[in-house]
Amino acid sequence: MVLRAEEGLITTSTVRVLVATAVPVERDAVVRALPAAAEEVRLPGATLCRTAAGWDLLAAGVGPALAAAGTAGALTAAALAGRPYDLVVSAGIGGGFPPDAPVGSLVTADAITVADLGAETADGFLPVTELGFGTVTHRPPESLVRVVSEATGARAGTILTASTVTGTAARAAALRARHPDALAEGMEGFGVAEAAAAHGVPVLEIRAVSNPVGPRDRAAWRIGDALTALTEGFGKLAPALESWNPHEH
Ligand SMILES: O=C(O)c1cccc(C(=O)CC[C@H]2O[C@@H](n3cnc4c(=O)[nH]cnc43)[C@H](O)[C@@H]2O)c1
Repeated sequence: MVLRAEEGLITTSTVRVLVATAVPVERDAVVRALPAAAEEVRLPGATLCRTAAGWDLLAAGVGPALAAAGTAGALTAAALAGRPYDLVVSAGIGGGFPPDAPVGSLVTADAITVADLGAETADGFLPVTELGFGTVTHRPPESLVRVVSEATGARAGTILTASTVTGTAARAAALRARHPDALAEGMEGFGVAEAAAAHGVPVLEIRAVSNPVGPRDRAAWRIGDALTALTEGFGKLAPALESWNPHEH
């Protein structure tokens, strides 16, 4: 049944979703796409924006550490309350690797890869896995990536997480050489994914491209266009996710 907020008929989603953004303007761009007003839920270390449909949104801060801390806090609170999430989504604006991910386009991750976790050596960069630790990539469920792409038109590929925004053509080329499937770069996806993985919850990443990855030109970032694309994308994604069965991934 389709229920509309403006008619006062609000459905509760069967899929419990946590959306983690970096900053409040990104969170609000997602909230605008969802079919009902929101309430604030204060948790230790995080404040959630809860929509009537049951999606929770969190502006956790910029960078992978805050993203992981905030997401882990929300996941733990939900689990302790006996209402664990079915899905975590890392969402926001991001840099796009030209020409594959132009400004204003949407990208979703089939791989969420940390670009700069490891060691620099005389022979080049060694990812942390080659040092014998941890992981560098989390993979969203294929079925979900397909749902996102089909519903929103988002292109699927690797989204890199970096603690430092790429600012030169040389760094962009080096990243693309090491990650030929990379479409976009953000600063939070891997942190969100680490927290989701620790709780055994599937993860997605969706970025609306605000700027090309490459030489720094902050004045040219099209943040407004990207936020509009994010709202439009979630407007299509939210109903599509209702047909996804979280117990079949
Ligand atoms: O102007 C700057 O130097 C600057 C440095 C850090 C953060 C910002 C922000 O405005 C927040 C950026 C926010 O958006 C994502 N983002 C957008 N474009 C990129 C990119 O090319 N590479 C990495 N991240 C990007 C990121 O996830 C941040 O949360 C500005």
